[in-house]
Amino acid sequence: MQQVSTQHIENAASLIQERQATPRRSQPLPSPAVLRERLPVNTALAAHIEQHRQTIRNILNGKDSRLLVITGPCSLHDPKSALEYGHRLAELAAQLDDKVFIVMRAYVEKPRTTVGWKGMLYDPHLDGSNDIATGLNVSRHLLLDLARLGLPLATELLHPMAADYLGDLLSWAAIGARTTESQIHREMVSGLALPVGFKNGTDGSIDVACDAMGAAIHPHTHLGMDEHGHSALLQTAGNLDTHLVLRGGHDGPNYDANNVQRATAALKNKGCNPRLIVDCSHANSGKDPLRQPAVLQNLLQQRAQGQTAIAGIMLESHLHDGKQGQGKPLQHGLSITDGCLGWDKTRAALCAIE
Ligand SMILES: O=C[C@H](O)[C@H](O)COP(=O)(O)O
Ligand SMILES: C=C(OP(=O)(O)O)C(=O)O
Repeated sequence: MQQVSTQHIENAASLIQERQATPRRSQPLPSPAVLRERLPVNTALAAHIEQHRQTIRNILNGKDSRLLVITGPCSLHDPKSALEYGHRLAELAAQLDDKVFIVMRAYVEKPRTTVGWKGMLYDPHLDGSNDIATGLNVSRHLLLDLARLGLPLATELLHPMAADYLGDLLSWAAIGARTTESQIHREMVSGLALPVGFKNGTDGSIDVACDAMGAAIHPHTHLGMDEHGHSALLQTAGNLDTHLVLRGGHDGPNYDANNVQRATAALKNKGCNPRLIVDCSHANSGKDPLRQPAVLQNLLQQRAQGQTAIAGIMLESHLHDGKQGQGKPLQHGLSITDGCLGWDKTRAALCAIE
């Protein structure tokens, strides 16, 4: 026992020494321009995506009264199940088009509270090999395939450089609860030509999201990367299409009528768009994916009672209920990160929208 622990200490010490000698290593990656040329968005698809962005803007500005529904897996990890979900969703979107505008969650980057799998873009082989070159390729390929199904796509933009590789495929983006307060993300949003939702902070604070909207509407000059992958001074114009996403916080959910009213009052006070999206998952479902339909029901009731601020909702949904079991073989259509609502329940919940 003593020997094992001595060996363990020696190994750890040599690892630390090695890391101190080379604290950072690098490998070149293809530039955004190279990847976009390899996997291009043609003129017809680009026009389609622009139409989707405009529809989302219209919903968020109250010109289109349909409910915006952003639904899909917590994270994409397997192109086959993502495409199966996408095919089903595209069919449902066409059926429900007069009441809802459906956008697919296509998340390839995951923010972690501490550490964990960071998404398909970072670790596409799911084995810690962190083959980002393949991750960029597979992620863009999958998003392109999903967009070709006619689906508007939504993702969380976590690393500002990822936006340069994927931004042209997106109709909506989120800045997550863990990054809403970051100046770098606010600068990035200032240069995006698409609607962007800032989530409330993990502590439930909506002030940071209001501040984020106030920052992103302005032009910024900042450090970044140009399309050829060179370090560049970027000048961004400011984004007029930002809004709040309520996702609950450490003190519990914030989707109820009082919280929604308080949030819209705060947004109006700060001169921000009072119309918002509510995430039915995360702290709003207490991380129980099967509670999402009840949250949605409550939001629909608020709308029916005249609450016009609720422009959209978000669901974490996959082919099957729940998530992969720890250490068990991967199951098709089951979330690899947070638990999701399965397809049948998702379909039923969306078909019930009046
Ligand atoms: O939506 C996904 C998770 O809630 C988020 O990535 C944080 O995950 P973690 O707390 O498991 O790291
Ligand atoms: C991580 C996510 O959300 P949040 O930033 O609200 O935790 C997510 O939607 O995947």
